[in-house]
Amino acid sequence: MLQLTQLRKVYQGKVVLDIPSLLLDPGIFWIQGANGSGKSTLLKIIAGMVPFEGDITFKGSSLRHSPLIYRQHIGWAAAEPLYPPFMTGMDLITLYQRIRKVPQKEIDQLIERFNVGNFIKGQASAYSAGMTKRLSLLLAFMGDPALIILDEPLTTLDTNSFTLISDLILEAWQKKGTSFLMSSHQELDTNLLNAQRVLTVINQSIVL
Ligand SMILES: Nc1ncnc2c1ncn2[C@@H]1O[C@H](COP(=O)(O)OP(=O)(O)OP(=O)(O)O)[C@@H](O)[C@H]1O
Repeated sequence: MLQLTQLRKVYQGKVVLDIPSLLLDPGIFWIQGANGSGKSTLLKIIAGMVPFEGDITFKGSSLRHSPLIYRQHIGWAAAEPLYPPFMTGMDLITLYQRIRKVPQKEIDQLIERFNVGNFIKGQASAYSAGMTKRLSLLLAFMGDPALIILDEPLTTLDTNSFTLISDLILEAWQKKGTSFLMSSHQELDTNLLNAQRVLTVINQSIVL
């Protein structure tokens, strides 16, 4: 499904990641590793957010050679999402809806599941950290991407939302075969823990 080839990332002369080859089948993957080991960097690279050396292919499309097709398959939520303060959540949803051609019914369901209906029409500048987080997770799920990348999906969420996110992830995997790549310093829900596989970032590389 996801293939990394000769992937390297260097920040200011320091090699952060050096992964000769990695092939992942569909599934739910949890990336572990010490602070500063490169988890966020790896997720951002696979999400197509930061430049890198080497190549990544997903379902046969190369991020380097067919970036638009590659990105159509991917949903992404950053650890600390930030949106233009003057935009409303609904503006962002509408933008994603147009780009990803998402049916209105799916949007309505996501707004209800992520429980964002009570604030989504207000400007992003007035959102709390948890509200911004829930919006970012909703956007990552829009359009049924085949791979959803979530960096620290549970930070700033209340404990009720932990279960909600775990349920949504398991449901998407079981019903649609959606794959997930996630990092989390928090304990995941037990059901999700049983379903996931662990990748460890260590010595600039990945151990399965
Ligand atoms: N924009 C940047 N410029 C320079 N160095 C960076 C940048 N982003 C990350 N790094 C460095 O890359 C390394 C990996 O950082 P990264 O954020 O990927 O780690 P992490 O495993 O996600 O850490 P944590 O568990 O603390 O969130 C660190 O040494 C960090 O200082």
